[in-house]
Amino acid sequence: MEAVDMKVLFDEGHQGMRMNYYPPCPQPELAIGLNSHSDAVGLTILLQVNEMEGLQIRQNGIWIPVKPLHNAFVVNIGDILEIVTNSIYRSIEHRATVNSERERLSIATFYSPKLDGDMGPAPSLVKPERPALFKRIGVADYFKGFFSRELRGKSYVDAMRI
Ligand SMILES: O=C(O)CCC(=O)C(=O)O
Ligand SMILES: [Fe+2]
Repeated sequence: MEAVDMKVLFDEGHQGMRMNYYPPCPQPELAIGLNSHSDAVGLTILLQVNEMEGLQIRQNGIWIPVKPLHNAFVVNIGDILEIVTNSIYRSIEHRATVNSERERLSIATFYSPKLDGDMGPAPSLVKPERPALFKRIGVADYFKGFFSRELRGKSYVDAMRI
């Protein structure tokens, strides 16, 4: 893709941060820490603070644990990168489970375009043989829509499809 398409979108971009605390749960099989979702953002950088297992990604319908690595971040592709790359990159569906042994902490940092612009598939990636797969939408409206829905797999990026 043309670098300028990425620059236009992420210059003066928006950074958010979420700290997650999952207390131990006596019946973890009946509970979930964080429902299955993909991050609505461009890119996520995540630290599994106390190196407890719990994060899982979904690949071909199977949940796979992401074992914490000492001093390592997890980098997730979010829905905005899926939209901007016109589905060349796919956002990753993930969830956090709980356990009965020990609390778990994670810190996620989210990188997104500036809120006062709009976004859609990068012009340099839209071609007659590969037309746009997603609508263009204002970034603020996009996030408003995301936060007004329940977290459910990749349902929001699917709602952005043409
Ligand atoms: O706790 C985790 O490892 C995942 C957190 C997460 O997916 C999020 O905050 O979006
Ligand atoms: Fe997430």
